[in-house]
Amino acid sequence: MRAILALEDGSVFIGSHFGATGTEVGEACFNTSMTGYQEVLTDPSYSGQIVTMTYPLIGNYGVNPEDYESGKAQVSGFVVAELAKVPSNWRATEALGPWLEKQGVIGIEGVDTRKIAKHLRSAGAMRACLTTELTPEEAVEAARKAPSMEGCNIVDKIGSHPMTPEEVDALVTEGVLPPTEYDIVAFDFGIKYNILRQLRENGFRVTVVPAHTTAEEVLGMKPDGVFLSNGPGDPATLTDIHREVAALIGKVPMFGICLGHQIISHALGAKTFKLKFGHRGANHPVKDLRTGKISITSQNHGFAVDPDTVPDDVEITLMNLNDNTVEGIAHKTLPVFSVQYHPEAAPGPRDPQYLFRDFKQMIAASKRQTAR
Ligand SMILES: NC(=O)CC[C@H](N)C(=O)O
Repeated sequence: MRAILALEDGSVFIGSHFGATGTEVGEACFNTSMTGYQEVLTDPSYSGQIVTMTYPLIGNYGVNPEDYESGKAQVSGFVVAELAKVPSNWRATEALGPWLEKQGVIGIEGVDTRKIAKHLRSAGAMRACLTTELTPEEAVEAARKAPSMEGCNIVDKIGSHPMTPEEVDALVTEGVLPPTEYDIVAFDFGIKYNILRQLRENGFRVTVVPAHTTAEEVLGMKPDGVFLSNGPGDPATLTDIHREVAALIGKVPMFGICLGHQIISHALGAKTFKLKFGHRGANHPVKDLRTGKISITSQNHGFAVDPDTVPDDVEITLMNLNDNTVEGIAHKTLPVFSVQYHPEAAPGPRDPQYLFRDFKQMIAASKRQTAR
């Protein structure tokens, strides 16, 4: 069956369908990771996006639920050059195509994904339609009528999934769980399972709370720390969450990743802006401006913090070496820090996993200070 990917600028790519049938609209983006398509497909941060993978062969190791980053596929559509029909992997529980159909996600293969990526890099991210039923002209029209990612609150659309510490423990399927040293509350804006695994494996007892939990409710839980998660959509739309987070800053040590980083930045008085095209891949170099050290990082974001709006009491700690955008901040006196990239990988390199230990050290230092 034919499938069509149409962009709002009139570009049309015709290929073959896999997965579900029908019509979906969203923002076209691309990910350059060579592996990790399951983690990409199930990362809630991709909700509302039609994701193109530039690596040509996708699906070759099948699907295994242990590699999910949430309970289901979250993308609005999936674009690949060649779909591997029969996986070659003893861990595979099924092939990608049939799995995507059960997940209700439309896929298209047989298109030039690198041409799509180069086009989005030069023309900028844009609205798109993926369809097995419309004509090319109708698909372009549907893309033009789709909501823009800018100004879009998708956190409320996907909803939150609170978890008890025991449910978080159950996500860790390898190795022995270390004893817990600190209790933390994690806001779920679309949290990835591997963030929860990393927090638990670093000795945190994690309680996951909904996105709109108030500062009063969080403080009532008497946590040793607060974590703000990744998530979809435009961070600037989450103004009530900015307010609650601002009320927590300084009262409890805080660490944020990706959308969590953007929310903390807003809460501290900075602003975010939409990148021409997002950073999505597993090989993005980030420099620590305090040490000069460079990490290769996993990234998935379409917005970034505007450095000109970062207040004087906040330090820009990390910078992307590809385009000099902000990749991390820390308050100069209060126990708050955050990063734009994904230290939990899934997919990608694990270089920056030290940040979870930094969070633990920040909490320990804060407790020592309080004890004085
Ligand atoms: N992975 C994320 O948390 C993405 C954050 C935000 N939705 C962005 O696109 O920039």
